[in-house]
Amino acid sequence: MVDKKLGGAGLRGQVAGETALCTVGKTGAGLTYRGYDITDLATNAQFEEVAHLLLRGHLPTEQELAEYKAKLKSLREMPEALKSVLELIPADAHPMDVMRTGCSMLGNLEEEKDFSEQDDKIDRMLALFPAIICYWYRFSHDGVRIETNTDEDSIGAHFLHMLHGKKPSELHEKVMHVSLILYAEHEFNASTFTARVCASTLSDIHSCVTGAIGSLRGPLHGGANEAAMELIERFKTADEAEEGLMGMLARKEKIMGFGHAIYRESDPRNVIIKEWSEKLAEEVGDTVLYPVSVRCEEVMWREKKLFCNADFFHASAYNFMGIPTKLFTPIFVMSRVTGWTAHVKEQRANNRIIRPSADYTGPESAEWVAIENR
Ligand SMILES: CC(=O)SCCNC(=O)CCNC(=O)[C@H](O)C(C)(C)COP(=O)(O)OP(=O)(O)OC[C@H]1O[C@@H](n2cnc3c(N)ncnc32)[C@H](O)[C@@H]1OP(=O)(O)O
Ligand SMILES: O=C([O-])CC(=O)C(=O)O
Repeated sequence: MVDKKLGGAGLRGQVAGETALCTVGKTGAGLTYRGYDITDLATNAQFEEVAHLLLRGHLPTEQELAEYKAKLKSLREMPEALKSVLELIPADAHPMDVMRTGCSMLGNLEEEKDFSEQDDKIDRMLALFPAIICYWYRFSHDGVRIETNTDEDSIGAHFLHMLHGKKPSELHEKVMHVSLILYAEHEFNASTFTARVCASTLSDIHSCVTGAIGSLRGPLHGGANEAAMELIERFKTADEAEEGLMGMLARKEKIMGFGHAIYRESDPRNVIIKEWSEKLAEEVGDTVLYPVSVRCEEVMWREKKLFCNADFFHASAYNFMGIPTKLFTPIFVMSRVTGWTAHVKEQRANNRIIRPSADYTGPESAEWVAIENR
């Protein structure tokens, strides 16, 4: 793993542009947003402060933060036409398809007609995405039309309140801040690159984000937190997990929530969310999921030198907060929309259409054959 060559496949190791937003693995295992270390941000900041940092370029003052949060809070009302569309989506739909459709429909209803509107459109998405997933989920699963205007002060608490129909505890609100901060931004990952490619054609902001949601959906990217949950809930004890994992490795199966395209030895987000998962395990009196997750981490490192990425301990942490597995990746969307749109703004500010070349591997020349002779 450690000595892996960064060859051409997957554009690995190739610089595809510039950014002032984020460094990934620049100082070994480090991660920074606009120069601030992820550990400092996750320890001290609210998610809205980090959103402000990414989207407005600096950490807000107390007054700026209060104004920003008040603005986001004022944008939580969902258009009736969007509610109607969400009500048409069946309960067995993939929640990332719900997010994709919700974002796209919002673009139909509140189109970005000029780039001067970009900040308002971004704030609206940030404010409304938690409601899009919760409105659909509660309607399709419980037959309830929820109120999307809770009095919660933060995006994370607003999400939990809509999902569970009650105010979350302080601990759960704090974990949501941490989780949304950890997921907010990650340089030129697949979904962000999707957004930048779309932005480079001078397309609208909803198209950029809709495309990014599609890229994040895959199990090799954002979908891994759900796949990790499906893995750990198969086991009743840590020993059972070890045996199961050894079998999977022998069969050369991929273990979701492990490995990374850029980090080589660890993902700095893992140690942070792991700590919160442990606290939540204590809170709910868990004696299975957390020890199973820890054993998976030990076995993967011992056998393959593969480490947990940001997704692995998110699975147990979300589960302990009563969040259904199918909503894990939409939470990633609620957070990463900040990173995606900050990149779109950056791309627009210094744009050239992204259009790489390919090495041709097809036939040199082919002779035309009339259809009746083929
Ligand atoms: C928030 C995020 O998006 S983080 C990523 C979430 N995704 C996952 O957790 C999915 C599981 N992990 C993976 O599929 C990969 O590690 C990726 C997609 C994250 C990175 O892919 P790559 O950069 O191609 O991985 P890398 O080159 O380091 O892989 C080296 C070898 O380790 C193997 N490997 C990497 N990750 C894993 C894993 N999770 N389980 C088993 N083997 C693995 C690869 O198969 C590869 O072996 P090979 O060369 O014989 O095919
Ligand atoms: O950087 C990547 O390739 C994937 C990742 O961890 C992220 O997007 O958070």
